[in-house]
Amino acid sequence: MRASSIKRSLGVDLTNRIKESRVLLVGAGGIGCELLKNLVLTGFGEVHIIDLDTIDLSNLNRQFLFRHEHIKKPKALVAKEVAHHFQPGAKLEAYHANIMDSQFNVGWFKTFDMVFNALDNLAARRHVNRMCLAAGVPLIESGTTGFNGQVQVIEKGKTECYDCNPKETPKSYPICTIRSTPTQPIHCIVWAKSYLLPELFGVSEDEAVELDTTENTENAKEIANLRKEAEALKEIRQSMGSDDFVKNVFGKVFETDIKRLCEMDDMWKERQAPEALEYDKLQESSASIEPTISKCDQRAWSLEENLVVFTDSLNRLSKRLRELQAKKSPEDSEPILTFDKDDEDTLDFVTSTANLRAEVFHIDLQSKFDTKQMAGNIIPAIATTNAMTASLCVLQAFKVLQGDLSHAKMVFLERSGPRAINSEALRPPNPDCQVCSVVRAEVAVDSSATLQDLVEGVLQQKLGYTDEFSMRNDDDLIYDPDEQGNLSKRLSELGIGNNCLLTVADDDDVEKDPRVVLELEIIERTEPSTDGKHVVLQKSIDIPRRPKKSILPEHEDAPTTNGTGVTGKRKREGEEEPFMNGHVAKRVAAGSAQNGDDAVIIDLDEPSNQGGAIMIDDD
Ligand SMILES: Nc1ncnc2c1ncn2[C@@H]1O[C@H](COP(=O)(O)OP(=O)(O)OP(=O)(O)O)[C@@H](O)[C@H]1O
Ligand SMILES: [Zn+2]
Repeated sequence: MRASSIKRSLGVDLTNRIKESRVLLVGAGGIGCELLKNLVLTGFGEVHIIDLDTIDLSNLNRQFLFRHEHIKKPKALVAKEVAHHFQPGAKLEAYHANIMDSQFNVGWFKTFDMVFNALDNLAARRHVNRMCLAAGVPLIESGTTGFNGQVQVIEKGKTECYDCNPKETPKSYPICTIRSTPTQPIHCIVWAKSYLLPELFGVSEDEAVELDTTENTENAKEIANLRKEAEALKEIRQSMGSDDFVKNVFGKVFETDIKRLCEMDDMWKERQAPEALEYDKLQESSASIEPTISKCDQRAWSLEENLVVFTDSLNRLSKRLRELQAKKSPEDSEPILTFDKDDEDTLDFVTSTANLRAEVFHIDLQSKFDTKQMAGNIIPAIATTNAMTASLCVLQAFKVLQGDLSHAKMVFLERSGPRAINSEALRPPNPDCQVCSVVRAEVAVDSSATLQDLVEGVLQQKLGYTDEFSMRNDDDLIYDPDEQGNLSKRLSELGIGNNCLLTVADDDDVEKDPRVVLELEIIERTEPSTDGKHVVLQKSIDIPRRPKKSILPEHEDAPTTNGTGVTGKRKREGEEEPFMNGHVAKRVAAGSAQNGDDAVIIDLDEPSNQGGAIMIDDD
């Protein structure tokens, strides 16, 4: 769209504000690529892009800024280079880095007018949410899963933050289902990926998050048996590289262990007992099959084909691990191989192993393609959903830039229901939220300040905390009544420097009216304070007590969201969406902007268009 059309559509004021804005885009993946293009073409003056990843072949179908020749190059840098051609006048900065690194501190966030999240994980989303709240910078949060998308405007003290509503934790499976009684393909896949692969090539099962070992049932004996089995597997691991390795692994997991399981009669009263496989017989019947069968990823392989891929992938992985071990210097930690859906060797191993196990337990076998989806927790990413979500982000950004939060929305994109795009009024912050309903204060510290100076001098003497509180630096606990070892350490030794955020949680009993969470921003001072104190509270503050229960009825049925950021549906089927001011949503006719001055221009400042107009450029 031409600059003149944008000006006529958005008005001079908003166009100028857009031009003067300095914004941060976190993530240059599916949504990020679309969003960067939108930001640049809308005329945002300065865009900083950060992404920790490099480009993978599997990104190319939807991350349209990337081409084949960019594979293995940093996403942020390539995105910047390519997007720059769209608008050579725009100032673009790229960082190939993790947004959670300490260099991107509160002070750095404060330099932006607005932040856009285009991330794919909960931890990074939560981190950016917290940094934006601390820096007082508006955040446009977005996420997609399949056909669903969501955009949320977050502004400190005015709207809900990302953490005001609980989030679903990743799915885990009871260990006995995975290890002894699988009934679905996913159980076999998790077993191959999170149990057998790490036992053979990585770290032991205890560290696998997908295995829930807390189950406390009649299966305790079975768990003890499983631990014994794991010991035996460790011995087999020693034979890696020998001719017998594949046969040993197969014999253990598909013959011996299964026969032992079958002997536990009680387990199979209600279920069909598993059937052990026979290595020699299977090997004979698979003799003519080539390992290249692993390239055929759209159909489920036969049992024999699975054996061939199992053998070949075990050999490939053994060779890789042994090469890493040979190269390792004494100070390096033990090399390991971990599952990556884009690593053919690990994917072949997981597909074939899961299928052999599925055969044993009478479960349907899966193609490599389907296994990849399930093992990688992949919900198909749809380019159109990303594109629409990215454009909704920009429409919401306009409202924020105009300081018109009352017209900003929580926007949902969905395929079911009468309309593709639905919106809801933004909600006020949840007063129980441990992330945004916090009190902030700045403390100035000099280079000799210790944790004790902070704990005793400020928290206890100045602010009246008892002993019952804990302090964290990001997720690391640095102080609580049982963790006093750091008291004599200097703050710098604990990695606490300028603009660091420390969270202080009052752990007193509820009857004692604990305070809300206190967030301390560290300000480094070169000169000691005049009264000789190493840690000084910049301004006196009053820390309110934690509300006993939420006073906002809206939060009673708060939706949960998953790690992708897409919230569970809040509204009921067929229900009209009220807008902020209580009016029922009016659909705004989308103007088809044609070439030249005949273009139908939608003026977003027009009250009738406040619902958010979508302009479709046919060119
Ligand atoms: N902590 C982080 N710092 C910077 N960038 C991050 C961080 N966490 C995730 N990202 C980036 O956010 C982007 C999210 O994009 P997207 O959801 O399309 O995922 P993807 O990894 O590109 O695709 P897929 O997971 O579907 O293969 C990715 O490019 C990822 O590298
Ligand atoms: Zn919150």
